[in-house]
Amino acid sequence: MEVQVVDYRAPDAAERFTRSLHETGFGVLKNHPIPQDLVERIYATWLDFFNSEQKHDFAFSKEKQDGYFSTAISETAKGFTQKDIKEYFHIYPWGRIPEQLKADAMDYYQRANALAQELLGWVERYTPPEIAKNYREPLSNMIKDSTGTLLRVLRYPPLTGNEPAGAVRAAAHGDINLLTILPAANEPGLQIKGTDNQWRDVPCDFGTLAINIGDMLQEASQGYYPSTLHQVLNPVGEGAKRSRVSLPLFLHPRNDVVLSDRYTAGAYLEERLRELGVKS
Ligand SMILES: O=C(O)CCC(=O)C(=O)O
Ligand SMILES: [Fe+2]
Repeated sequence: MEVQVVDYRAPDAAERFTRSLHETGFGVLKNHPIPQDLVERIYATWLDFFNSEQKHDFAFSKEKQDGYFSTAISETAKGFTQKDIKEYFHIYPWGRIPEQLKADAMDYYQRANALAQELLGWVERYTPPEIAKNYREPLSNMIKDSTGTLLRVLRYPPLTGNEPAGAVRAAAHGDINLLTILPAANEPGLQIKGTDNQWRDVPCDFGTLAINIGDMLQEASQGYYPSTLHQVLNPVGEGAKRSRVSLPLFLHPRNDVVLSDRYTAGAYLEERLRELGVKS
């Protein structure tokens, strides 16, 4: 099955959307409640920030994981040796953020969080009972009052032609968290790996939202909802001269949430961050 583009307000939206998540790990929503002018303002104002020197005043904290991650320290996907060609900023409600960017970022954070709670309700409702009985608490509850949910503003810089061989904007990876909400970026490039091992573009009409399952929900649903590998390739031609900005919100459960017999959310996250090389 291909990733479905679902009208959020259609009567069968929940059923179609969760089937897409089950079969591909991704679903795309149109006609959704996140204001597009807010998303576009965030893209524009953060691009200015990444183009300024102010970003260096917010160098990331290894302990807290908030702040600005430069291209020199950006993450290396599991199983890869080259760092991704990207810089990004991690926003938490308790973390550091440039004052002029705070109001829009927090507005978006809250709206996307509320939508995620609703979507997790859909996901739970359409989980087969034999799987749902293993959820230790309602999925929407797992992210309530979480201090771990993270808004990442990503900027993939224009390519110079001097990138290390094999380095890409975002090497193939699965997201660590429960669920990710990702507005269509200002430039194309996001692909997912199908069960046939072929890479496919994710539908990315400007104004839509892609939602994907993370490893923690795959773990909690015993694989019923798959965490699908995705990547952002380097553009060629004119696109290579432009920045790409994207804005994933990674919904994280509270640390004490039990995902499965093997893992709490907190233990799972520690293990994964160490593998990414951003935590010691
Ligand atoms: O930039 C994108 O479109 C995807 C980013 C992503 O997958 C991530 O940061 O985990
Ligand atoms: Fe991702």
